[in-house]
Amino acid sequence: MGTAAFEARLRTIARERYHDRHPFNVAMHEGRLTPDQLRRWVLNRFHYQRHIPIKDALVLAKFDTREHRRAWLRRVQDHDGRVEGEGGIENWLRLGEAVGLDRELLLSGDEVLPGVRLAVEGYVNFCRLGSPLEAVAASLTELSAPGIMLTRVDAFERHYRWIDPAGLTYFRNREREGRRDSGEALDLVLSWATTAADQDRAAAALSFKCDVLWSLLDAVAHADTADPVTGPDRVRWRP
Ligand SMILES: O=C(O)c1cc(C(=O)O)c2c(n1)C(=O)C(=O)c1cc(C(=O)O)[nH]c1-2
Repeated sequence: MGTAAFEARLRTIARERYHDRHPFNVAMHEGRLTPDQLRRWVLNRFHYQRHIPIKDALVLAKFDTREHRRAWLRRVQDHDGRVEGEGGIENWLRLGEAVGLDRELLLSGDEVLPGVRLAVEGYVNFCRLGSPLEAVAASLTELSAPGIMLTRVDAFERHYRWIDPAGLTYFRNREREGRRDSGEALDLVLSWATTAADQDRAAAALSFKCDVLWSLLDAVAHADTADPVTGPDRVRWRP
């Protein structure tokens, strides 16, 4: 497959299988979530966020050139910050506070759903064990992330006015960072995957990552549905 056709294939996966189409995300952006549902999403998504720099440190260690390591190191710094009080994780903790969740609760990891733990562990291990090409290709869901960030800021400001807009800094910053990161990752994948087998592996990695994000939302969406075993007035077991 030529480069242009391969890029189109990747973009189609990142668009058509992206979690912005998940019913829970659609409900969130349409303003249909209760405060408790929104808090549950923030708490569980924090579990994903805090593992991104761990995942990126594992990816970084696979690169054998200074240039690639230097570029990827910036991702770790974007999330962890260069000094205390900065960075994406700190901004996500502030989002938590804006929706009424103590940072101690988020940092404790208590109340993270089992399915979310598995999805996040699956992504980290995929990058830990896979080739550099697969690990970088898996990050290409971010081709669709800038769009979802803009929609989300707009939706939160419109539908969830009880949330302090200052808490949305994470999403505002991520729009720019996601655009840059996905552009860099795409350049690497297009230059590395020149055989049909490598292109297939990259496409499979990206599909897998779409499944990770989708599974995470499945777990969050179904956490408060009636339990088919114990009856409609009982909620499922939660840790
Ligand atoms: O809120 C979202 O919809 C969303 C999606 C994604 C993504 O597409 O993987 C990421 C993020 N946010 C994000 O904030 C982030 O830092 C991030 C890093 C990565 C990655 O795979 O390296 N994806 C994403």
